[in-house]
Amino acid sequence: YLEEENTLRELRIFLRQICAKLARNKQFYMFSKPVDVNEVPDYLQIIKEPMDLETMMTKIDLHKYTCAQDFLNDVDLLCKNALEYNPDRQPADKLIRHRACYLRDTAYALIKAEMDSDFEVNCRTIRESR
Ligand SMILES: Cc1noc(C)c1-c1cc(NS(=O)(=O)c2ccccc2)cc(C(=O)O)c1
Repeated sequence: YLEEENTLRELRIFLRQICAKLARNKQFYMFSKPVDVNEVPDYLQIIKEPMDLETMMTKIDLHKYTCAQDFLNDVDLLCKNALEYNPDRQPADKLIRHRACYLRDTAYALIKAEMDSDFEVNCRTIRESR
């Protein structure tokens, strides 16, 4: 009802700020848009559920996230995809794995630092009730 809608609106505003902050970081540029299958032809044979920051921003607008953990689950998916597709010891793979882990840790730290913990509890309650 109305109060729940106000809470979820506040969550979306908050998540947009987090998502925009991550997308502004030049180190996360390759995570800012879907992997281009023209550039990386075998990507979809290996990664069954792609994820990127632009897609996550769209999901916010589509009301796909009802709590911060839903959003962080997509951050985890984005990171797991990068680790799975780039597993080798060569420098290019190591760099993208490092940046994926850095993005994940930054997202968790930003949300923990800037989100009121009982706000998240409230969001989880709304999620369970739906
Ligand atoms: C992400 C990702 N996961 O596996 C790989 C491999 C990458 C990845 C993909 C690309 N090229 S891309 O055309 O798909 C693209 C460019 C700009 C933003 C988003 C995607 C470049 C790089 C890079 O390190 O520069 C990395």
